[in-house]
Amino acid sequence: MSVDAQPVSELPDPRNFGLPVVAEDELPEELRTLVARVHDLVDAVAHTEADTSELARASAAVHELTERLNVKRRDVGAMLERPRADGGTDYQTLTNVVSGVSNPAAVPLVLEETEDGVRSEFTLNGTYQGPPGLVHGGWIAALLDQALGSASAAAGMVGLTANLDVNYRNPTPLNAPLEITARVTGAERRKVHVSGEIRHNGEVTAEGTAIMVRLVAPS
Ligand SMILES: CCCCCCCCCCCCCC(=O)SCCNC(=O)CCNC(=O)[C@H](O)C(C)(C)COP(=O)(O)OP(=O)(O)OC[C@H]1O[C@@H](n2cnc3c(N)ncnc32)[C@H](O)[C@@H]1OP(=O)(O)O
Repeated sequence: MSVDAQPVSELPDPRNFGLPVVAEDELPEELRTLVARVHDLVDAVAHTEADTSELARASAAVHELTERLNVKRRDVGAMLERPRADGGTDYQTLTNVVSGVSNPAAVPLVLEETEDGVRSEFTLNGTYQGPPGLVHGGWIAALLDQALGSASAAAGMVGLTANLDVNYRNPTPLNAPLEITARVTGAERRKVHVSGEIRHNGEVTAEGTAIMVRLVAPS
């Protein structure tokens, strides 16, 4: 594969795309705790067999809480800015549904940079169920998409997914340790070719390849 695109050393500043930016140290610890508790709440709601009076009380409490939190809302598309170990700056979508630190629906997938790309270990609870006991195939694709996009971004080439191919090799279990890895395999002009896998106990359950098309900052 030809490699004729030069990775840029710095990620583009989201402000140049008109996006609001929140510094990591400005994100309250209380928000992180709330996100983790609501993440557990979703799983509890999905599986509860509590009696009807308990369900009615919980429903009223959640409704009241939603009204209180909606009093002040962040803009859609806010980006989290955090320093990288190499001295650069990393940007992530705050409410990204796979990895956003303020999104209780997120896994959350915390991807670390490796020598050749990105990697994470994670476990999916019953909220992510498709077939009984197994992870939903759409979520598997979403996890791969995120890891593949992050591998491209980690190589200094932030882009949007133009094409994603997923092969489901084995069932991916819920409530079990999983590993995801992804890397750039080539680049030509604005196209970045990436590949990645999800493993359980070392065995590949799903693998994906994608073409990310690099973003061009507005002039
Ligand atoms: C700001 C900082 C952000 C930091 C975030 C970091 C984390 C990121 C993690 C994110 C993770 C989550 C990720 C998500 O969830 S991304 C969300 C899902 N993806 C989208 O919404 C993308 C929608 N599509 C588009 O916007 C446009 O179509 C894009 C931008 C992709 C290209 O339209 P554009 O007009 O700009 O480009 P072009 O037409 O000049 O083409 C350029 C080149 O690309 C080739 N091509 C185009 N389409 C395809 C295709 N389908 N298959 C194969 N190749 C394709 C084309 O042939 C040409 O190649 P060549 O002629 O040079 O050979």
